[in-house]
Amino acid sequence: MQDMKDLAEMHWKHDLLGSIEVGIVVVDRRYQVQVWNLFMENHSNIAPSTIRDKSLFDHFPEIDESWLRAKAEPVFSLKSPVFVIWEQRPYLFRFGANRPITSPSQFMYQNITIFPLASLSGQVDQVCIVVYDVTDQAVSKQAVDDLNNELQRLSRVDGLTGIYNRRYWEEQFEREFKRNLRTPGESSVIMLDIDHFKKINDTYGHPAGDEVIRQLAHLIEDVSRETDICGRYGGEEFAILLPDTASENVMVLAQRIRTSVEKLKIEYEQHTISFTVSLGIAQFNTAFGQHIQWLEEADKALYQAKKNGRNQVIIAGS
Ligand SMILES: Nc1nc2c(ncn2[C@@H]2O[C@H](COP(=O)(O)OP(=O)(O)OP(=O)(O)O)[C@@H](O)[C@H]2O)c(=O)[nH]1
Repeated sequence: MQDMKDLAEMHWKHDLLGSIEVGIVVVDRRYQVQVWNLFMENHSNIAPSTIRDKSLFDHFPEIDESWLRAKAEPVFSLKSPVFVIWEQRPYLFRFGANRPITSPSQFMYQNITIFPLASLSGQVDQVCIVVYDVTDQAVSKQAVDDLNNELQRLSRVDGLTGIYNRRYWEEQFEREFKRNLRTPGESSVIMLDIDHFKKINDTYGHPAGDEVIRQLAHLIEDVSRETDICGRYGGEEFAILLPDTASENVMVLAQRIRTSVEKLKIEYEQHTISFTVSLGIAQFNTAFGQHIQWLEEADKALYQAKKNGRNQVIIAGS
């Protein structure tokens, strides 16, 4: 009678293991598989009879053995479960995504729980690894993250040129100003303005003027270093922040920009447009009370360059 009851219980436990939509794997201390449910069979194409009493690591070389041991050993010794979410490690078993056509993911993201299976004496010689398919959750979280990153990027850049907009550039500038106040360095700033830009608009039209601004932005970015922070400050005005660069070295960059612009020929419809720029440089000074004073110095130098006849570079205070 008891035998019949045991048999019935085994039967429904088997059905239960087969029907739940999570992976159930029981391994012993040598990581040899004792239980392998239908979920695991379906996703791995490995039958329970094939993998039973075989090492998990032999069948799944992609599993980082030392990592899994570090996670599972405390489950054996401390008898308390551990959880690993997909953000820590995307998967334990590299299974294909359930819906490879509609899912943008190539593989199944998994959350993992490892819990102890104690014997009647309380000893833990086996642990159960539960594998949850969280691909949908991971994919939608990543889509939200991607969208947020894109929104953040868009909020920082100027729509016409793709370089930093004034607001974001000024934020960086203020931060650099404060950094220089703490540890006085040799950072500099360049203000740059297109000469007689109104004439370009008037002669070739506003869209041609836009193309000039766009190409100038690319030129500035190409010529400057990666650590320099370039921004569109106003209509035809640009600002370049050069951390840890003394004004003599900034002069080299400013002249390079000026001469490159001078040589630039922009083909727009049937026109070839040439133009020049004026630049003002100001080096950081501890006497500046606010970041805006630093910028005003560069602006004054730019004004001087315009006044002196344009197409030139002036260093503030020189
Ligand atoms: N195409 C275009 N024009 C712009 C944009 N923003 C500002 N402008 C124009 O830029 C011109 C700036 O002219 P001004 O400030 O007189 O300066 P300028 O003609 O460059 O003369 P100087 O700076 O003294 O050499 C104005 O005609 C603005 O309409 C823009 O995004 N696109």
